[in-house]
Amino acid sequence: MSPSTVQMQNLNGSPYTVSSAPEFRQEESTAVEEKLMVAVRIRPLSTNETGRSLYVVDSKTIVIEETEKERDDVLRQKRTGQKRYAFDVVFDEDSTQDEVYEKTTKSLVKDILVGFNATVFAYGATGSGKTHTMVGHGGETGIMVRAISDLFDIVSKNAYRYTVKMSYLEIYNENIRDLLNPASGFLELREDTSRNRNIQVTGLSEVVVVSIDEVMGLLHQGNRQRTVEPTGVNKTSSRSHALLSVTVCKASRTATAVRQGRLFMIDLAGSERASHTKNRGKRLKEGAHINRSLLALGNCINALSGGTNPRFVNYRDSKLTRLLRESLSGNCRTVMIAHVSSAASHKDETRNTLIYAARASGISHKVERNVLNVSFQVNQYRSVISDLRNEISRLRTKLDEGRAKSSNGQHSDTPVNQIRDQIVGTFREQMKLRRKLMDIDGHLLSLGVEAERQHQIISQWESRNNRLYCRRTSSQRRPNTKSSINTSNGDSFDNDQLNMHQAWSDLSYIEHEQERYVALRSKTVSELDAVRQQAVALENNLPKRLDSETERELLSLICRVHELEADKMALQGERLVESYELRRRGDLLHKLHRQQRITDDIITKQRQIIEGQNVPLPTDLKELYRSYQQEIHANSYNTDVNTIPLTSAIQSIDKSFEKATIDDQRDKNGTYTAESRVQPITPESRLYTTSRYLKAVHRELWFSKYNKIFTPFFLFKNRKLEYF
Ligand SMILES: Nc1ncnc2c1ncn2[C@@H]1O[C@H](COP(=O)(O)OP(=O)(O)OP(=O)(O)O)[C@@H](O)[C@H]1O
Repeated sequence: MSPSTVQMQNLNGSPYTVSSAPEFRQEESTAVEEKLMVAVRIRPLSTNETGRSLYVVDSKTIVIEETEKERDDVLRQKRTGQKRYAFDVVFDEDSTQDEVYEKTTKSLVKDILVGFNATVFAYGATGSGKTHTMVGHGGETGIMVRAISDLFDIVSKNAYRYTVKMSYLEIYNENIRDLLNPASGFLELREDTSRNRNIQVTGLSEVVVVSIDEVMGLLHQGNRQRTVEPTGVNKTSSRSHALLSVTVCKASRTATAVRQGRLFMIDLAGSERASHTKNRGKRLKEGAHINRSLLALGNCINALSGGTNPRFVNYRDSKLTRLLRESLSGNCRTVMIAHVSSAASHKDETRNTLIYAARASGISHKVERNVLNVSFQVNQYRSVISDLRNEISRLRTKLDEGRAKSSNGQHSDTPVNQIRDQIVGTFREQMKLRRKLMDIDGHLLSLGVEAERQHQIISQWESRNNRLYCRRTSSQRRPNTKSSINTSNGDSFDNDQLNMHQAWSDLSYIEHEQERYVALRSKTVSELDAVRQQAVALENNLPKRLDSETERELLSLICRVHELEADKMALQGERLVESYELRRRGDLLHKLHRQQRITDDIITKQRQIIEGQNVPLPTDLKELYRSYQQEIHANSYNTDVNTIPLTSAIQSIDKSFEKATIDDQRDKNGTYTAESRVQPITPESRLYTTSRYLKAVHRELWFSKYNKIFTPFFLFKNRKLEYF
């Protein structure tokens, strides 16, 4: 299933689209060629099955007894009577649900959290155990529940903000139904020509979920809706393909991009032979549809694995293959779990499944992370919301016309209006709380910027007064800065002291405000969660309270619009944070440039002194320099500069730089003398210095190669441009 299926109707910025559309950028060059992973699971024999045709050799290999036709094939050279197949992993009859999950899907959950798309699908003949693996039976939970529960487990322990959304659909007799909102009827597939022909399911509901309990509720609700009927082979045979999708958006408070990953978990209907299943009438028709779509899937697998013409893969033959396109050949990590029975009576089906699975092993495609830009997403929201609003006004007109005919327009107190008012009420409340959250975030950011400004005032004062500044909160304020206010200049404060004193008191107020707003924020987040739950409960009750299809459609669309409005606002909040972050970084850069200028002046003066007076370099500095040289030779000569062990380089640079420039300018208390005005080495200036130093070291390597004498960069200020 294409990842876009999930997102498109809501965000219009599906993960499918994400991976390929130009609006999205790749974070790093992470596209890698990956093979589709194929696992085979053998279900235990049932009580009425006797005789085996399949044997497990080891954790990767199985053998199946040959058919009579194969045995009679005179061209076959090795007549062992058995055919051997190797896969990524083979699960025997005794394998547990946990083992299957751990070895096939667990790693995919981690992948989607860092922005990859992934699919796991169960394939096999009817009754071979697909639903057992994917959904589970009785207490034995399947992959779907395990994956989502793992996902929430990781998300709850993580500091990032995640949004988790799920959708669940079935393809029954070539019709797509929303299992979370069956009232929406059959849904259409739409090919988005503007976006690399991605496939979308129009009107598929996608629910934002906040807890595993909520997910379990939705899963059960969806599974109850799924078409399951007894057949001659399986008492609970799934008559449809079920596609569960979980999308995770990870937005960091400061980043300009959002990572989005999507996991599809698919329980395919099983292929069936009428002679085996003894299906008639409706069941027979269902079986024909299932077989047709599985045949189309088999053809795609065949083509993709290079079996036939590798250049053309026909996805158009069924809805299943159109939806699975991305999973089979696009930006997606895919795992196929082929299910077979070892019973001799199922030998033909087992053999066919193994042939399919072996072909699928040959499929590989490029996989990369999805990183999407927040601004782009906001625009996408806008356009989807506007489409939905048009749809709502069309439905409203239709509903009003219908009522006018039947009841002369007396409809002000109809249930639909009451429910709509309730729904709109909860969404208004959500919007109010979201707005409040945005205000709080904005305020917290301004407080952060303001605190930074006060720290700068204090650090400048301290450096002017020969103190080494280290960042403190107002409660850790240096005691003597309080007392120094009225001692240095007789009985009157000078302006400088007043400013510094004011800065400390402002900082204390800011920190107090920050604490207050952080508490307010967490309270608002809890309130928002409660209102969101209320809205979900109302939405879930819709089908019970309304009997007209159009009314239900109208109200569910109204819900969608409001949900999207709310999501859009959340993204706008993200943009706000982004712009504050840019401002903060701008300020930091400004500060670093100022420090760089001062450092450059110091270096120039020292060079003049050293050159003018022929001052020899201190031994420890020479020693340090020599050990660097060796280290760099050992680690990075002819390699990338980034591989130089930075930590030790930085430490040594700190020492040598500090010593060479300011050692002799400290008084006996260790503070710097007024003349030196040296800015202490900050992490930023240290990094800047380091990068210059490392470049210099590379120059030095060049010098030593050609027997020239090299001197560290800070002795060559006048040649700086030439060197760096
Ligand atoms: N690994 C297993 N361990 C125990 N029981 C299993 C296992 N696999 C399947 N079964 C049992 O076999 C029966 C058929 O399994 P299941 O319904 O999962 O098959 P299926 O492939 O989904 O069939 P269909 O395609 O008809 O829906 C069920 O009663 C199920 O409990």
